[in-house]
Amino acid sequence: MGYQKIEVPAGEKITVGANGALNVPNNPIIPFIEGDGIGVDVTPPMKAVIDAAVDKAYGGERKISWMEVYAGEKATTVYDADTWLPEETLEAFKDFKVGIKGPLTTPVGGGIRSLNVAIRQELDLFVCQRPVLWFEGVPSPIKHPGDVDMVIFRENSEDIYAGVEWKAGTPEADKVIKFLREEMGVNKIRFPENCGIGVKPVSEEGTKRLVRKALQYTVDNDRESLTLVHKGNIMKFTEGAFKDWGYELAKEEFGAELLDGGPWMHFKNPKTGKQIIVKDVIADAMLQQILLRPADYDVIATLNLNGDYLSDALAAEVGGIGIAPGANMSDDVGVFEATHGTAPKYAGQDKVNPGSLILSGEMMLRHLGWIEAADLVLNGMAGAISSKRVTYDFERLMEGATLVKASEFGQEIIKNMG
Ligand SMILES: NC(=O)C1=CN([C@@H]2O[C@H](COP(=O)(O)OP(=O)(O)OC[C@H]3O[C@@H](n4cnc5c(N)ncnc54)[C@H](OP(=O)(O)O)[C@@H]3O)[C@@H](O)[C@H]2O)C=CC1
Ligand SMILES: O=C(O)CCC(=O)C(=O)O
Ligand SMILES: [Mg+2]
Repeated sequence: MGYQKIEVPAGEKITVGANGALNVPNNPIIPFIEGDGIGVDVTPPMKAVIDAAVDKAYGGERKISWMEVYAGEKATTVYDADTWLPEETLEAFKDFKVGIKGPLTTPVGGGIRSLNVAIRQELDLFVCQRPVLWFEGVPSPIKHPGDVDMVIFRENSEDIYAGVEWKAGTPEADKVIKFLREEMGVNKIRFPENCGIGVKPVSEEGTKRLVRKALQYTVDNDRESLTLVHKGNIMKFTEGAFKDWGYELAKEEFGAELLDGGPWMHFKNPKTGKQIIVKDVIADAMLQQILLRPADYDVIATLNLNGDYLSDALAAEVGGIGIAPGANMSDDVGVFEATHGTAPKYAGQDKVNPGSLILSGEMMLRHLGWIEAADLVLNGMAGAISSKRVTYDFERLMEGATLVKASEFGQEIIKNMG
C-alpha cells in the first residue's frame, strides 16, 4: 500500500458508496492512534472492550483489524524528532474512512499547534459530535442528572481554532494592528504596542453544514429541540451570524416557521409528525441553564470554542470527562475520540477511566451499523458502574465503591455485557 511506517494488517477497507453510505466488510481495517499521556492506559482497554463486544455480538463472523498509525510523541520516535503528525497518518484516515484516536498533547503558549485540531482541519472533519448522557449510579454534582440527555454538535473547522493569530511584538502582529488602525478605522485596541492579535473566521457555509447535520440528527433520532448556542450579543458578525444562518437553514431546508412571532422556530418531524423546536441561547446563559434546567435542552449546535467549553461542563454533570465520548466527522471520514486530554499526571499508571474512549468506540460501532455490538458496550458500561467496581474518578465520589485500575474497568465492562 506504500506506507513508510504503517503496517497494514490482513482485512478489508471500509468504502463509501455514491449515496454516502458506508460499505462495511466483516473484517474492516480500522486505523488507531494510541495517544500521548494516558493514551497508553485507555487505548488497550478500548480495543479489548470493542473486540469483546464484536465477538459476542457476531460469534466470530465479524472482527476488527486494528492498524496502528502514529501522531504526537510516538510519531517523533517512529519517524523523526520533528514529525508530530505524519502525512501518512492523515492518508490512512482518508483511505480507511473510519478511525479512532487517543488524546494528543498540545503545549500551551509556544511550540506546536494542537495536533487534535490539525487532524480535524486537515481532514475537514467539520462536525464534533459529543453526546452527554447519565448512567444510573454515576456520581454527579447536580440533583437530577437523569435530566441531562444532550448531544453537542460543535463546529470543528472555524472560529478561533482556525489559528489565525499573531504573537505580540512580531512584525506580523504589528502589521495587522497597523492595518486595523490606519485602514479600518479601528481605534479600540486598548494597548496597540506589544499586543497579540487573533482573527475569528465564521462563515455561512461552515455554519450551515454544521447546523444541517445537527438538525438531520434531531429528525433522525426523534429529538425534541435544537438549540443554537452563541455569543451574538457581543460578536455580532461571527457568533450572531451563526445564530442567524442557523435559523435560516432551519427555514430553507427543514421548512421551519416562526413560533409565536419568533425568533424561535418550529417544524414537524417528517418521520414522526412530532414538533421540533429550533431555539437559541446566549452562551453564558447556557452554562447556567445546563445546570439549572437541563431537561429543557436536547440537541445543541454551537461554534468551536463554545462547544469546547460546553463539552467539559456538561461532562461534569454526568460523571466527568472520564466517560465523555466524541466523534469528528466529515461527509465520508469519521475519527472517534475522547473528550478529555492526555492528563499527564496520571500517564502510564493504569489508573484513569477508559470510559470516554470506550464510549467513543461504541459510537464508532454504531456508525459502522454494528448496532448489536454497540448495545453490548452500553450494557457492559451500565453493568460495570452498577457493580461499583470503578476507576478513581468515580470511586472517590461513590459510596461503597471498589477502586479498580483502568484495565480492570475494561474487564468489568466485558463481564457485564450480558
Ligand atoms: N482531544 C484531545 O486530544 C485533547 C487534548 N488535550 C490536551 O491534553 C493536555 C492536558 O490537558 P488538561 O487541560 O490537563 O485536560 P485533561 O482532559 O487531560 O485533564 C484534566 C483533568 O480531567 C480529568 N481527566 C481527564 N481524563 C480523565 C480520564 N480518562 N479519567 C478520569 N479523569 C480524567 C482529570 O481530573 P482530576 O485531576 O480531577 O483527576 C484531569 O486532571 C493538554 O496538552 C491539552 O492540550 C486536551 C483536551 C482534548
Ligand atoms: O487539542 C487540544 O489540545 C485541546 C482540544 C480540546 O480541548 C477539545 O477538542 O475538546
Ligand atoms: Mg476540550
